[in-house]
Amino acid sequence: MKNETIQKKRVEVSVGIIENDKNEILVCRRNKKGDHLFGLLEFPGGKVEKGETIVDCLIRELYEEVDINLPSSSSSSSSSFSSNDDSTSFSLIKLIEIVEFEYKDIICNIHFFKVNLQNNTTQQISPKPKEGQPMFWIKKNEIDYLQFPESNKNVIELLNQNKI
Ligand SMILES: Nc1nc2c([nH]c(=O)n2[C@H]2C[C@H](O)[C@@H](COP(=O)(O)OP(=O)(O)OP(=O)(O)O)O2)c(=O)[nH]1
Repeated sequence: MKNETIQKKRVEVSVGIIENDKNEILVCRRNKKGDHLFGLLEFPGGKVEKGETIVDCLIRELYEEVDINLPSSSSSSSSSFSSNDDSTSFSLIKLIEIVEFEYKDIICNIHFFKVNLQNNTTQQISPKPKEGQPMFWIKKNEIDYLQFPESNKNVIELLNQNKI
């Protein structure tokens, strides 16, 4: 008998760990029907689209989901940004870590970025949920009481220890 292995689809994902000037972190609840992670909390973000860099994706997703409009200068500098770099030339955004995580149907390569709104002096940024999702600001030292996908475990620990 032929030994068939079903190749899981691989997706690149960018997410933003957004911190405000009260040292709180923005989290949303996944509420789309049929979602494999329905009900869990997450950091805003999503899948990289064709032709996009991971930073372009982060900027697009943050705008689409929580109305964060990061300056487009980050987008142009992102063309040379590779997933091995540990920072961008854009001071508000920093790549923290990349986690490969295998779900039932897909393998996600998740790029966790820290987005420090408290470093932002150029404009007022006030996130709002744009997709009807519940959205909360959570104290860093309370974040590990909440339920996130397993793939977020390490960054949650880093946040909880105030290391990022
Ligand atoms: N946004 C986000 N996704 C996460 C986190 N942790 C984690 O494992 N993921 C996974 C869940 C999903 O399989 C994948 C992101 O996909 P998504 O469904 O949010 O992407 P999307 O916004 O492009 O949505 P869609 O168009 O496919 O519905 O990454 C997280 O903290 N935030």
